[in-house]
Formats: sequence, structure tokens, C-alpha cells
Amino acid sequence: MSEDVLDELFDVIEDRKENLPEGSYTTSLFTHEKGENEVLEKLGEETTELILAAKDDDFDEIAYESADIVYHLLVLLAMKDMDLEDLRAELAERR
Ligand SMILES: N=c1c2ncn([C@@H]3O[C@H](COP(=O)(O)OP(=O)(O)OP(=O)(O)O)[C@@H](O)[C@H]3O)c2ncn1[C@@H]1O[C@H](COP(=O)(O)O)[C@@H](O)[C@H]1O
Repeated sequence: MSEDVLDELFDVIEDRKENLPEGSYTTSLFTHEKGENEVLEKLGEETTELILAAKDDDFDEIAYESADIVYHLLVLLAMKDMDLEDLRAELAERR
């Protein structure tokens, strides 16, 4: 996955957070009555699905669930007023 895809996706998520366009799933997460708990539940569910896919060596499903997890992780970072640079800085420190 290229860095640009993540940057572009995060920019779209930030736009949804600011403008809250109707009909957007991302908007629904920012306006959900359960707030960030909805995102945390999704991350839990998708991680379980990823584990099952990995156990089955279902490579398409592994990629699909991984993308779901990354998307919801980026939404969580945006909810916490964090961004990709926080993630990159943490990863870079581990090199
Ligand atoms: N990358 C994503 C993305 N990944 C996952 N999802 C949504 O996350 C939800 C996941 O919920 P569920 O796990 O219940 O659903 P599921 O994946 O359909 O089903 P299972 O995994 O349970 O089988 C689905 O509604 C997906 O559509 C996403 N919704 C939006 N984006 C991107 O976010 C941007 C903004 O999109 P809008 O939210 O439509 O404005 C766009 O660039 C989109 O590509």
C-alpha cells in the first residue's frame, strides 16, 4: 500500500469530520450517539474477523478486514485530534 493512499484517506476522513456531509458512513461515525465506542466496537469485530481469515489462509478476506481495520483506526485518530504523523512518529521511533 502506498503512503499516498493513507494520506488521501485521512484527508477525506478529516473533511467528513469538519463538514459532516449527509449520507456518508464516516459522518455517521462522527455523529453516532455512541460516539467513539461505535468505532472501538468495529475495530474489535474486524480484528476477530481478521483472526478468522488468517486462520483460514483466506488472503482476500485478510486484505479486506485489514483495510476495514486501517480505515476505522484512522477515524479513531481523527476523533482524538491525532493524525498520521503521530502514527508515523511512533513507528519511526521503533526503527
Ligand atoms: N475506507 C472506507 C471504509 N472501510 C470500511 N468502511 C465501512 O465500514 C463499515 C464496516 O461495517 P461492518 O463491518 O459492519 O460491515 P461489512 O464490512 O459490510 O461486513 P462484515 O465485515 O461484517 O462482513 C461498512 O459500512 C463499510 O462500508 C468504509 N467506509 C468508508 N471508507 C472510505 O472513507 C471515505 C469516505 O467515505 P464516506 O464515509 O462514504 O463518506 C471514502 O474514501 C471511502 O472509501
